[in-house]
Amino acid sequence: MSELPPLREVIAAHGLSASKALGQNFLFDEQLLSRIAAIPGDLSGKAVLEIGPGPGGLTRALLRAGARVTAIERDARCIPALAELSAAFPGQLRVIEGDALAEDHATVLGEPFHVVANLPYNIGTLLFTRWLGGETWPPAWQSLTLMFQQEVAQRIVAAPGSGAYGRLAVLAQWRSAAKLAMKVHRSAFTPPPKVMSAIVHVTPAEAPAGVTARVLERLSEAAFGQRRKMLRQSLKGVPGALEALETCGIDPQRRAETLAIGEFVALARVLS
Ligand SMILES: C[S@@+](CC[C@H](N)C(=O)[O-])C[C@H]1O[C@@H](n2cnc3c(N)ncnc32)[C@H](O)[C@@H]1O
Repeated sequence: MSELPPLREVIAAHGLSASKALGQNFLFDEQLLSRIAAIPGDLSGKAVLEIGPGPGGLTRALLRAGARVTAIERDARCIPALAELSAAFPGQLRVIEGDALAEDHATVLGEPFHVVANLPYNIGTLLFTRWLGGETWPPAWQSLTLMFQQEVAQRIVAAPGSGAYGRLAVLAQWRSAAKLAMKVHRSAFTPPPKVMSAIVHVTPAEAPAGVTARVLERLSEAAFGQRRKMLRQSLKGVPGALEALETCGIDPQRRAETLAIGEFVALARVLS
């Protein structure tokens, strides 16, 4: 198993020149990849969903950690390279050629799973909002370990009062714990992207009672849609929101970015 060829040889052998359209920035440093695979904790025997395995660098690190990996990859050119990996780790890797946005991950996995992915930037935020949204909680996933552009990672873990605090932070933190697990320098990627990257680790927490995701998302959408405005202005279009501010003792002259997650939750509870 440790006799796998270096990743650069895999790329050369299968002609995997990086495609910009598919958001391909590959990682080759196997030490770095092992550190990423260790972020969720012990994965031995656990089910893992990887989106966009590409030539399989992160995939091998996950397999070496003992995970049972289901990998969804859109680029047909990568499938033969991944088949080699599957042969080297019998029974541990299932590769699905397809679009991760078109798959129902819970159904594909059929059991609780951890998500670990060096995501294509163009679909990263969309997948993230799908995993964190919706009324079904706890979700089918047990943790998310995801590479983002550093600026997006900072928005996910942002605290109130910072310019980065907004809808993504509320979505990621109202019933989950989100932390910045690792910064990754742009030079670690081939080709290097323009910006720095960072890995976010998210675990689900207990959902606050009496709050629907739909109402909470509607509130934060309205509040941060006009983030420079006072809440009495930005929440005008949300029926009952101005009364809810009063019920919760929240000054309507405040702005969205000063509201703690708990205050969004309190407002959503009144409106749910
Ligand atoms: C940033 S690269 C990461 C590759 C590899 N995991 C690594 O770390 O070196 C993103 C990968 O996602 C794949 N991809 C892009 N869009 C996808 C989609 N909609 N569904 C599944 N995979 C996709 C790309 O082909 C590429 O292999």
